Amino acid sequence: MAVVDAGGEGGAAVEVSDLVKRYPGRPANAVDGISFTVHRGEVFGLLGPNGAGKTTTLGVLTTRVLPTSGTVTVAGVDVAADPVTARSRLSVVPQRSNLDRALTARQNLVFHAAYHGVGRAERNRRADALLEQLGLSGRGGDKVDDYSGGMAQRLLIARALMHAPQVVFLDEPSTGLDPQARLFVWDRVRELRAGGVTVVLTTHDMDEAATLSDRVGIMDSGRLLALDTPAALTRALPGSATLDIDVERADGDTDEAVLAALAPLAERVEQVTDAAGLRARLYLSGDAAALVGPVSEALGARRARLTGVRIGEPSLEDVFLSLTGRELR
Ligand SMILES: Nc1ncnc2c1ncn2[C@@H]1O[C@H](COP(=O)(O)OP(=O)(O)OP(=O)(O)O)[C@@H](O)[C@H]1O
Repeated sequence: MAVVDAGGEGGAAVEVSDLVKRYPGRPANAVDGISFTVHRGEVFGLLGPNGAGKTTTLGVLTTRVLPTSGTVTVAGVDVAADPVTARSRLSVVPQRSNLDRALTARQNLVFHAAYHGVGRAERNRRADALLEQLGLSGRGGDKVDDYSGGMAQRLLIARALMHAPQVVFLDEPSTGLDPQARLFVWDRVRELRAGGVTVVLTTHDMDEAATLSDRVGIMDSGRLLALDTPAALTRALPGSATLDIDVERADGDTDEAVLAALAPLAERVEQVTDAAGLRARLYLSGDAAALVGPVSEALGARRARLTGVRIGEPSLEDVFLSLTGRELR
């Protein structure tokens, strides 16, 4: 059995330094000089549109893709210098199933653990426990060929946990899953985190990134444009919180005059044109709810009534838009 030293304990789970990947014959770098650190025990999301370089980055981090330059350590191991040790400490849940379809679900788990040197009794115990945890007990003897997409995804997660990795990488974990299967996968990711496993996931789904991740790195065209907690990323966005208000104005008053009275309260005020009465959208930085009182007062001073209020929080989609000028998808 391979001797695994304790290197990296207490350090970062993943350390990426000036990573560049250019595929042969391609005019541009797929990954164009990125650096970031993933802390132990956190869920780290790499968010970006198709082609941003997320899968390539994950490929390097998981020893499948050789970097052009730069260094990567996972659980204290340099992945290019010692890929065998790195693979003993990490696991990958790939975008597309690479399960062995000719085998049963349970055999897929047990063979994977055997490859990683887990003893017979222990691998059988883990297979049963993980089939149960992933809601597949009773289906372990089925051929993978008979599995639905959601079940295969769950089995991929079970397989990834068979050798008790320190860091689990999930590439687009819920792409193509129905909403229920997606929530199931999200819960498993939360369980991993609760169990002290570090999780790195890629996604082009801003809900997934915002809901699951402690910190999110936003990628586009091979570069890392921003990295922070979802809350900090959206907070840093000026004028992206919104307060939509419905107003019943006093007889003799005009929409224009009401909007002008509201203008000093926000960074920008727009009339929402498809509304039946007067509806306005106020854009501001920070807490939109705190604006309800001042808006109500300003309207009261004109004998207008506030009849409806909706608060719009900025999303990671807005952050991406402000960074790139494009929609996430
Ligand atoms: N094996 C490869 N050979 C050549 N070019 C590649 C290869 N894999 C990816 N690329 C190119 O590298 C760039 C980044 O692709 P990558 O798959 O890493 O992005 P992504 O953000 O993961 O997108 P997706 O969500 O579609 O997988 C793209 O321009 C892609 O065409």
